[in-house]
Amino acid sequence: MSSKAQPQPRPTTLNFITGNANKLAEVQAILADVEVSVDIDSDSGADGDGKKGQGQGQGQRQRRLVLTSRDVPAHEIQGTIEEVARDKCARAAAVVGGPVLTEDTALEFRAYGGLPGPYIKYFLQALGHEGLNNMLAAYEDKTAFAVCTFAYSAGPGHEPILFQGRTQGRIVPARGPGVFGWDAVFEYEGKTYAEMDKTEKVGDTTPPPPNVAQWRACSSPKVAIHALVGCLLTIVEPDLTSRQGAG
Ligand SMILES: O=c1[nH]c(=O)c2ncn([C@@H]3O[C@H](COP(=O)(O)OP(=O)(O)OP(=O)(O)O)[C@@H](O)[C@H]3O)c2[nH]1
Ligand SMILES: [Mg+2]
Repeated sequence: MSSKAQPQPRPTTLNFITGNANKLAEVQAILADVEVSVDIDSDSGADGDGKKGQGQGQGQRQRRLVLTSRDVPAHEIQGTIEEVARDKCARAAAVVGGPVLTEDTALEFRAYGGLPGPYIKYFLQALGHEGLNNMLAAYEDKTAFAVCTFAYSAGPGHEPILFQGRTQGRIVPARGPGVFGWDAVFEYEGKTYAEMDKTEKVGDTTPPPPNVAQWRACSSPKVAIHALVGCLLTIVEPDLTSRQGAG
């Protein structure tokens, strides 16, 4: 794993690689209104239409980022959340041959030292909602962390950069429609994710913190993805490619 800085091309399209329709719907909902002010070619003064940034000063204009989606089925490796996320993103970039966005959702139980973590999908498939509750029956501590890790690679050979949202909640007997994964058993501030509408679930609307280091361990998935998009649309600083573990 190289920490060597690489220049990152600025994308206009986010190719979101996922086989999970619910995940795609949530990211689409979060990004529906993305319109980020971008400093385009401040040296040449030209924007994509070949015109000067008329009346907008310094070549500033609004640019909409296009979200596309594609499923690239692949085995996910074993490892930490970050290792799994990096590997999936790098392999997707290699298959697609261009820039990709991926996301990994983990569910950590504090009583289990962070497990099931990135393996929650397999625990959920094998045990269901009731089984997840039963796992914690012997423990007072029902604390769980929903961790969503977005990874972006500019293309084959470009080391993925990660943005992470982490939400503390607890595991409860299922409440609300059991449509999406473990939503019905993860309670945050008195409601399970399944009892919330999408807007409420994906988090607050606080703009991303201006400090890049803070972006990488944000409080909610929404802040994390907005931070990622903001980063892509403005500058992707080379030193972002050398990441320390997030939590
Ligand atoms: O209740 C939920 N609320 C969520 O917000 C959420 N996000 C993901 N999941 C589930 O957790 C596992 C993650 O695994 P995962 O990140 O590898 O996703 P995936 O394999 O389904 O799709 P992808 O890897 O093709 O993108 C899968 O079982 C997902 O269904 C969620 N469940
Ligand atoms: Mg997966």
